[in-house]
Amino acid sequence: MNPEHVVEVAPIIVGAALALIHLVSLARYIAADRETRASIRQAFRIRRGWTRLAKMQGLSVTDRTPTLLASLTTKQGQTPQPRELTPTIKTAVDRYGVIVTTNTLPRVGLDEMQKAAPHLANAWRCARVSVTPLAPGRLRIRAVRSDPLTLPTTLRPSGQAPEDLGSWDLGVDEYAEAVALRMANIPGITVAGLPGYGKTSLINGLVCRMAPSDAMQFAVADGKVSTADEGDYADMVKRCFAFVGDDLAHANGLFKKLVELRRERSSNVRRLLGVANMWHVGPSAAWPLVVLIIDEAHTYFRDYKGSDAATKRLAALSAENARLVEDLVKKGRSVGIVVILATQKATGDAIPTFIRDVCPVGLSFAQKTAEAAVAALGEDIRNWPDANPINLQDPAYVGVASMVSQGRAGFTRVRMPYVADADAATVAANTARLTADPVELLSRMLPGPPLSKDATNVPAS
Ligand SMILES: Nc1ncnc2c1ncn2[C@@H]1O[C@H](COP(=O)(O)OP(=O)(O)OP(=O)(O)O)[C@@H](O)[C@H]1O
Repeated sequence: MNPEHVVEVAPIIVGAALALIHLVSLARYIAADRETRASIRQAFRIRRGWTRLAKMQGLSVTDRTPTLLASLTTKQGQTPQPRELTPTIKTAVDRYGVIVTTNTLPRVGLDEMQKAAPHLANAWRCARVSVTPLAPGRLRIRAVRSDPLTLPTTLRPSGQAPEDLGSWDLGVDEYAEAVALRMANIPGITVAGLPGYGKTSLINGLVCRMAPSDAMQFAVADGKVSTADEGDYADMVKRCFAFVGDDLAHANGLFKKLVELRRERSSNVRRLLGVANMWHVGPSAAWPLVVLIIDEAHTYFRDYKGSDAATKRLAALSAENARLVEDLVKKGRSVGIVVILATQKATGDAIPTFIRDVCPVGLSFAQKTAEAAVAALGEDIRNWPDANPINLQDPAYVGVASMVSQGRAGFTRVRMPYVADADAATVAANTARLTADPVELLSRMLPGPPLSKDATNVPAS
């Protein structure tokens, strides 16, 4: 091919390549859902208007030093023009909006971008824009068109065991970023919120996602019902090695059994797992992560007042229940026992403060008063008014909770996906064969006679 030929065919090749790129983009656009298509159009507008907008927002710098090329090409007697530089951008989309990646410039960095974020949100017609560092010299700008917290989502459990049992997917935050709950080395979680805002759904959803793993075992104490076939956990009960209702003595039996398990695990963890902390090797079928769910937790810790024999008995059981659960929360972490306590108001009368205050993770759905929000999330929530769960009192926020951010200051609001009861029931039924009593599992690993099992209301399979 001679040079003339190259000149002739080059535009055809470039044109064909461009047409192909446009065709692929068009096919992607057609295949996308309605919201993603809106995001694609928005990303196009952002790219097209960026240079102009960046200059108007002061996100540009003037470079007065001529480049080598400018020095060589400028005519004699003339001085090279200074260049106005703006950060370059790349965009990606999802159904919530656009993710812009950009570079920093001298004097245009994270602070400047964060200050400009509300103006970028206005210019891009977005509900929110956040700027976070991505790598040295690189930033990530997240622009969401509508508030992801008010867009209900649904999860259909895959039925597959998650790869990492130390991290539970919760949902998305106000920027539609995925939020995970770090479970490894967490001894206790409190879940609070007004009735009907999603506490039980959240727990059911978590159980559904973890149930396909044989390295997870669940026990439930539900203070709202008397028997396993009533209430919110009736479908999940097949996947629980123990279930108790509102009977304090039954709950006492279950908590005692788990404290005994905690003791046996603590004294044997080094010998059987070769480590002092189970999380160094992770949960397994033989040594599963034991999740104790205590729903309507106030039922079990109520302060009974009265001098008659029946009330005294209940008061003694209640006090002992609190002591036993305190043992699990304070000492269960390293041997793979985690307690989830759900109640409407996480005040000291519902969950004793000596238990509540050692639970490192707190989640709160809508709350009625500032005091209830503080009880659920700690004093610091007063410094973060945007995240305060008293602002979640709206039907649009059913399924939205505020939680202490793990690994950084402040709080994160999370929209949890809804798991339909029928899907939860299917997962429980399909994974029921994986249910095993962790006391028996430990017995099998130990020489000698089996460990004693306290009688609990274990559901019939
Ligand atoms: N993540 C969610 N997304 C959308 N809707 C939800 C979500 N979670 C719960 N809901 C709706 O709210 C209803 C009540 O939820 P749930 O039973 O979990 O509330 P709760 O806080 O446990 O109430 P209670 O304290 O009375 O037990 C559900 O039946 C469902 O219709």
